[in-house]
Amino acid sequence: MSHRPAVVLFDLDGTLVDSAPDLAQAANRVLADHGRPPVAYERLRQVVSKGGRAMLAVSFPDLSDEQREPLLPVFLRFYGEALAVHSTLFDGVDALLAALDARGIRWGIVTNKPEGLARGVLEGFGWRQRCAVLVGGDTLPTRKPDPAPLLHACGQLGVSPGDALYVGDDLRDVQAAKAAGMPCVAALWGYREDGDDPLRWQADFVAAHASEVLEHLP
Ligand SMILES: O=C(O)COP(=O)(O)O
Ligand SMILES: [Mg+2]
Repeated sequence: MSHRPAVVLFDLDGTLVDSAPDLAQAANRVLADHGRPPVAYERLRQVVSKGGRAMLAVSFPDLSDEQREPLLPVFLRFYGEALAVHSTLFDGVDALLAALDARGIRWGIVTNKPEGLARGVLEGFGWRQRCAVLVGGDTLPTRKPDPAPLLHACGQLGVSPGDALYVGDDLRDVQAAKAAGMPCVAALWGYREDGDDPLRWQADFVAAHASEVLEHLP
């Protein structure tokens, strides 16, 4: 492969961490609070990378966006109380990060998850010393698909976007990378709904397994 990134930036949910079990539990706690039955885990899982609002839309389809908005802080609070309990790393992620560390390639996280919650997850996985930069959905005024969070991460690390690689599992990850002028990998192991087709997102590369990301490294 021709691209030789100096740093690798990762999306969090659906790319590094299979956080769906803990996020689905938080959504179902909000439902229980409203005397409603739980929503099927597989359905909630499909929209995890689309964010908390998407999970609430699936959970409360009869409410308007406006009516659902007050549920978001409740959902995030429940999630914050148990955010690295049932979450696991996707297959090959541990080895991928170890390979980056071994090669001296810095890596970081650019997620739409609020920064404080993302920090809790990364600390839960013991990455505090290893993760070179963390940009969350509320770190800046804008978030993915806006390129600003990726550009901010590059600024923190002192590299140009063209010398980084972004790995994400959602269309907005690819859109953000393209707008930032950063090569990107669409992670096929992440979350998606039936109509989503990552092969049509025009990512520079696609990877079916985390180990394939190594093919794009020196
Ligand atoms: O919380 C979200 O909006 C999804 O998080 P992600 O950007 O790490 O996939
Ligand atoms: Mg994601």
